[in-house]
Amino acid sequence: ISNYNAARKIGFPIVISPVSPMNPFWILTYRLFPKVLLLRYLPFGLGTWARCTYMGWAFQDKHALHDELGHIFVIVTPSGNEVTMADHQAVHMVMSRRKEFIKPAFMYEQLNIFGRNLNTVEGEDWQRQRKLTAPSFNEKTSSLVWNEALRQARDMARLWSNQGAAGTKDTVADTATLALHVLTSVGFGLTYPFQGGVRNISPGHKMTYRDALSLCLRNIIIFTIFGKKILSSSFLPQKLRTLGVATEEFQKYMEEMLAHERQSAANREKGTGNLIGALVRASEEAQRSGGKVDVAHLGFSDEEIFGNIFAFNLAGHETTANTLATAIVLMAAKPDYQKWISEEIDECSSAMGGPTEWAYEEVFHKLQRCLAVMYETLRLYGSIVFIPKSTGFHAQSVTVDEKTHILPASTSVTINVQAVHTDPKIWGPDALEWKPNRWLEPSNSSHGQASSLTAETFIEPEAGSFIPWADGPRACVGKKFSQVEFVAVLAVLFQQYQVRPVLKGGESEEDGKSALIAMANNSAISAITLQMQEPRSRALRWEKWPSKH
Ligand code: HEM
Repeated sequence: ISNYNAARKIGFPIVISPVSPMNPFWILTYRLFPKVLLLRYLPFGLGTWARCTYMGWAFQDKHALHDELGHIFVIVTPSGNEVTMADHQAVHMVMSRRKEFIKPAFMYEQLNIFGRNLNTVEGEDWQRQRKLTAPSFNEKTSSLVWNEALRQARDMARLWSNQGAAGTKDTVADTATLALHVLTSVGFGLTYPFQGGVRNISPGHKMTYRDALSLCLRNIIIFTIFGKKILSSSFLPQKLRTLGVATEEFQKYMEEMLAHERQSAANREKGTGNLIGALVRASEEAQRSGGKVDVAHLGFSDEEIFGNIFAFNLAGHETTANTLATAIVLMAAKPDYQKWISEEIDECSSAMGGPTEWAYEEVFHKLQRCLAVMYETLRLYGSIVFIPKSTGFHAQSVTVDEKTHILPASTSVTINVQAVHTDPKIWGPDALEWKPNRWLEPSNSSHGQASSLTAETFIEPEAGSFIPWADGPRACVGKKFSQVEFVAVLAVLFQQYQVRPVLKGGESEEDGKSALIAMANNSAISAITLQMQEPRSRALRWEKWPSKH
């Protein structure tokens, strides 16, 4: 009752719920009681809570509940109030005010598996870590991402096209491998062939760096529940003990690489440009300039370097891989967009040869249509569907439609990314349709342009209305990294190949396409990101473009 009274004072519409969407017990168990969710059909809005308290509800509901209740509403629960926001101006305001709307620490602590990192810290700690890490994501990094993504994609394309008419069901698994290999190469300087080939285990190790990292990433939920220390116990089942070995191995690789990078920094050798080297150098430089009054001069502890390397992998792996996989499935369902991007890719190819010869600086910015495919996929199938914030120890105000609302101290705020991305007032009546070409418009100053493609301009959405990488000071540090990787992969795939659904007995081409859209729509939050739930239910067939080659 006291939470209800507090919510009424805030002045937004209210949904009363017996359970908080953030309640860990509810998060772990609601799937066991699927019938509870049917309560949503109770009359007089009595069951509305069952519609908006389970993980991933925002992806199912899109903007619908906000259409009914308003751009912002409060879920009142016994443990606290949850302000759910889809008003793009308020969203922009919240994400810009980093010091007032902070990350809820309890949700992030479990991600400090190898050390505190940029993703999990707040306040001065965050300021220092951001100052030290942000320069590592520079144009040199983008160029490394580009080259490795081209290399991996070429091999992936070959593998897929070799499957012939049977096609491949491994789109999700293979894009995950590709994204992992880009991260191991750019993060650590270790390159792996896309498929098979040499996978040498370094002397003194029991696993490759890649396998150790991959196991840690795939089992992130186990870490967050049990912590990593318990995994070394000998009474655990084999699977968990293997995970324990992976954890130790990943730690050992990072320690060795850190020692190596320190040594080469001490010898004043030129860095290779990988992320761990960049972190070591940024930290040492900051410590050398210790006289300046600046929190960043403290540099990083070893644990923080390990924490950040893991955080980059965690934050950059599933997010980019799932976006790629979903985009490919949707491209197969809507082949007109394959032709659309291939016009752009061909224009680059005729000027600069095949994609594997392309230099990042010359080509990336020309592939706007490929980037539009990424934007549109993230708009509707963005891997992060909500962004949690808290008002911390102080009350905070938000102004909506020129009216100021006061959110008391410790109020949770959930930015409903999916609802913002599907708001018909922003995106129009076709907001729910996947239409990559909505991102480009003919430029007014097209006179004298070399081609119609270079005359297209990318649309800049209003602040707060497109937030897949978040917004404001805490926006994703790997945004460009993911864009470069995505565009490189799409360019390689669609330069030579087109993709089609493999049809099941008696199915028409249209049925096959609809089944692919249904597969993409059947997504839910698996661990921490949105993923297709049955990615192997349909196969994709890759074949060369008939007219071009
Ligand atoms: C399509 C791909 C990606 C998406 C959609 C994405 C999305 C996001 C979002 C929404 C946040 C804010 C999270 C929050 O406030 O809790 C974030 C933060 C972050 N991302 Fe990404 N990300 C992507 C790729 C990457 C990549 C490739 C890397 C690194 C290699 C990366 C590293 C990070 C880090 C370190 C943060 C924390 C930044 C800070 O708090 O200052 N992300 N990302």
